[in-house]
Amino acid sequence: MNDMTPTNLSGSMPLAAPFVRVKDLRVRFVSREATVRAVNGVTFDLARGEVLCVIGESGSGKSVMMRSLLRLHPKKRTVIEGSMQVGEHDIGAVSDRVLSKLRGSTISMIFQEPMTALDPLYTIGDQIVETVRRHEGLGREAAWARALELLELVRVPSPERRLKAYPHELSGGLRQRAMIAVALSCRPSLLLADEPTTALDASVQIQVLVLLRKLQREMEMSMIFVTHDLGVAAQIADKVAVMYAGRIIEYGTVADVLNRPQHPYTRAMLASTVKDQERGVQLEAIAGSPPDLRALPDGCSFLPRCGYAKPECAVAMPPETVDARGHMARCYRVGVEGQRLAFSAPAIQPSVCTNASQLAAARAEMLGRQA
Ligand SMILES: Nc1ncnc2c1ncn2[C@@H]1O[C@H](COP(=O)(O)OP(=O)(O)OP(=O)(O)O)[C@@H](O)[C@H]1O
Repeated sequence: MNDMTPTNLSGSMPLAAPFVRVKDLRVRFVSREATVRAVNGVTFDLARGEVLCVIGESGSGKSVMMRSLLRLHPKKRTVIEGSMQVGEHDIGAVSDRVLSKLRGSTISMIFQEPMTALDPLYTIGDQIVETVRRHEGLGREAAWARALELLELVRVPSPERRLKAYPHELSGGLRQRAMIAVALSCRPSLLLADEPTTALDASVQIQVLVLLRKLQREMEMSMIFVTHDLGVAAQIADKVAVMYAGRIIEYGTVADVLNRPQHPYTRAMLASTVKDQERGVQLEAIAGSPPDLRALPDGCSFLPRCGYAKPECAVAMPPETVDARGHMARCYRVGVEGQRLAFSAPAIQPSVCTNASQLAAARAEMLGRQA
C-alpha cells in the first residue's frame, strides 16, 4: 500500500490540549414504529488546530454524530446521551440561547449542498453582514468591509460584484466558496464539514480542499470533516475515525489508519479502493450490507461481512484495543505487539460468513463454552 503522508496537506503540529471532547455519545431516533440507534457510543478528543476525518459507508452515523455537536436533530424524537464538550461549553447542557450564540461563532458548519446554508432570497454580502452584525455587533460599514475581506480570503474573483450577487447567480464552486466565507465570517474555533466537496468537479474539489486546509491552519480551527472519499481523508486529515453502524471501529493518525489498517472493515475498504490513486477515490461497496440500526445485533456489527470472524464475535462487541501511539481498533483479532497494534490473521483465510444459521451456531457454541 502506498504511504500517503508525503502529499498530506497537513503541515502544522496541532496543539496538545483537547478542544473538543466527545465521550460515549449515543443518539437514537424514536418513533412509534421503531427506534433507530444511529450513534452507539462514540468517543474522541480533538486538539485545537487538528483535523479529524470521519469515514464510513452511507448510514454509518457520520452526519448524525457531527450534527449532534450543534444539536441540529429534531428535539422531540431524538434521545442524545453522553457528553460533548467544545471549549468550555457542555453542548448537551447549554441553553438554546447560548447554543444559538455558539452556532456560527464558536462552531460553524459547511455542507455538501451550499443551498442548505445559503438563503436564496438574500445576496451573499447581506448574508455575511447579517451574521457578523448579529454575532459580533459590528456596524454596517465594518461588516461590509469584513464581507469583502472574506470573499477575498476564499478567493472569489471580483469580490465586490459577487457580494451583490444572489446564490443562484454563482457557479457551484463559487457558491461553495461563498458558503465557506459565511461559515468563517465569525472566525469559528470548530468547523464541521459534511462532505463539502463531494458535489464539485475533481479540479474544483482539490482547489476548495487546499483552500479549506490553508484557512483551517491559518485560523487554527479544529475541523471535523465527514467524507466517503479516502483520498480526501489522505489529503486533509491529521486523525481518521472509521465509523461502522454508529461506532468508531478504528481511529488513529492518518498514516496509521490508512497505511496500517487493523480492523477488517478498514482493511477491506482500503483493499477495494485505494490502489495508486491519492484522491478522488470513493468507498466501494463491500459485499453484504451494514446491520439494521433498528435491531442491532449483540455481537460485532461487522460480523456478517467479516472474513475473519471468531465465535466470540457473535456474543459481544469487541472492546477497544489501543496501542502506545493511540491507534485504536475494535476487533478480537487485534492485539498490541511491542507498542503497536497488530492484526492476527488466521492461518487459512476463512470464507465470509453471511449465513444466519452459521451466526446462530457460532453464538450458541460461544455461549455454551462460557456456561
Ligand atoms: N432524523 C432522523 N430520524 C430517523 N433516522 C435518522 C434521522 N437522521 C438520520 N437517521 C438515520 O441514522 C442513520 C445514520 O445516518 P447518517 O446520516 O449519520 O449516515 P452517514 O454515515 O452520514 O451517511 P451518508 O454518508 O449517506 O450521509 C441512517 O440510518 C439514517 O437513516
